[in-house]
Formats: sequence, C-alpha cells, structure tokens
Amino acid sequence: MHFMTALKAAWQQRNSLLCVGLDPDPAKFPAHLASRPQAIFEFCRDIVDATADLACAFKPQIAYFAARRAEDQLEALIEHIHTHHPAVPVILDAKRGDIGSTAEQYAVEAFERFRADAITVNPYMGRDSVEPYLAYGDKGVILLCRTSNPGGSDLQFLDVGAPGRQERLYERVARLVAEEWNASGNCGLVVGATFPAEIARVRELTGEVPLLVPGIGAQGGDIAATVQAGRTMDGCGLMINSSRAILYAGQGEDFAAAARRVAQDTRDAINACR
Ligand SMILES: O=c1ccn([C@@H]2O[C@H](COP(=O)(O)O)[C@@H](O)[C@H]2O)c(=O)[nH]1
Repeated sequence: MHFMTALKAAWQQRNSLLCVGLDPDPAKFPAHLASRPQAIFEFCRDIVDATADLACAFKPQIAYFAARRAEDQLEALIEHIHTHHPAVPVILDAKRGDIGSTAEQYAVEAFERFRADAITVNPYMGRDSVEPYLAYGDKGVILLCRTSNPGGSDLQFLDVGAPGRQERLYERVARLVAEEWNASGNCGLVVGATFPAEIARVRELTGEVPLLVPGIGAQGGDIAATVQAGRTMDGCGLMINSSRAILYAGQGEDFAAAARRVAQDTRDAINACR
C-alpha cells in the first residue's frame, strides 16, 4: 500500500496524529530487561504492543540500534509491527543523504532490508541524492526542512532569496519539495515542534504535504501551538512524534503500561486542539 494511503487511514481509523518514536537506550531500560540478549527488541516490542491503537505511525531511530550492533533487532521489530499492527506505518528515522549511487544502497537498506514504509532523508545534497528514494513511489520520503534543535537555525534560517526577496533556506526546501520533488505524492517534511511559526509557514507553502513534527515531550515543544500551526483543513496532516517522554515514562516491570498512559494523554492533548 502507498505510504500516504496507509497514513491517511491510520489518522482516520485511530483518530490519532501521534507518532510513537522508538529510541531504545539500554541504560534507561527497566532492570529486569538489562541482561537479556534481545533486550532492545523486547523493550520496543512491548512499547509497540501497548501503544499501537493510539499511534498513526512508529518511528524507530536507526542510530539506537546500529550503535549496539542491533540492526537484526530492528529488522525483527519492523517485522513484528507489520505482522501484528499492519495498519500502523513505520518511518525509519535515518536522515540519510549522499550521492545517488550510495543513496541507492541506503534506499535498498531502508525499504528492502528493513521493510520500512518511509524514511527520513537530508535534502541538502540536492535532488539527485533524493531520487533513489523517490523512485520507490509507494514509499514515504520525509525530508528535513526545519529541524527541532536550536542549531537548526545556523543554516536553515539563512536567507537564500533573490535580492530584495527574503527566502529562508528551510522555505526553499519546503517549496522545492511541494512544487518539484513530490510528483508521486510520496513526500513529507520534518518541521520541529519547537518552531511553531515555521510550522505555519511550511504549511502555507506546501498545502497538504504531511509534516513529521518531533520536539514535543522531552524537547518541550508546545502541543497546542504545533497543532494550530500545522493541521490541514480536515484536522490531519501531522505526525507529531514523541520518543523519550513515552518510552521512559516508567522504570519498572510495568513500563509498557506507563508508556501507554503517556501516549494516551499525548494523543488526547493533540486531539483537543484539532
Ligand atoms: O528535527 C528533528 C528531527 C528528528 N528528531 C528525532 O526525533 C526524535 C525526538 O525524540 P524525543 O525523545 O521525543 O525528543 C529523536 O529520534 C530525534 O532523532 C528530532 O528530535 N528533531
């Protein structure tokens, strides 16, 4: 199924704009999991099973798996999601960016090895570096636009407009994606919840393009401001990500139930503003 079809169905059927981020850090795991050889998989699986009915997407961040030589556990996790929660699309947060020939390999890794439904990509090497992902027309390609970190302004806020016509770099990315790169309707953009004014500007520039919005929860972004700035006319258009605030809500054997409570509160807080 096309990523956008799956995402729209998940928004509707689950009545949720919440993306549950999967950033497994063993140092923060409950004690009973610590010595288990598949702890990363088991931790994420329990979070996934506890929150799947509340989520419009799951977003595993590949660095947390690769850092611990746990790519096999990432493969198993995505397989688990597809088998047990097939209505929830998986966004592989890899932020890839390289020349076309290398990007082809990254695309195979994301879509064929890991079987992700979508991937995050860094657009700053230009169109040819993004084309290998776009060639998978049914997969989502979610491009960094205005990231949630403070240093995002160093480059993304530079004025790259013609003389007398200010255009920030993130605005150029949003416009390029909406007007030129999204021919198959499979593009999205990353815009941080920590910058609601820029979410509104990206929404203005891109019409209905879905926005992946990290930065609520641990990074302190404002949910109401995010939703008001980024929702589309039908009250959708957003995948609002929270990772640490959900994953580490509890430290005991009931960690998944604690994660569910925070996920539910977050989903409800988002819905209250739609
Ligand atoms: O601009 C960006 C792009 C990606 N991220 C990723 O989202 C999560 C956020 O985790 P929290 O624990 O909810 O802060 C993490 O995987 C980042 O790599 C981002 O934060 N900002």
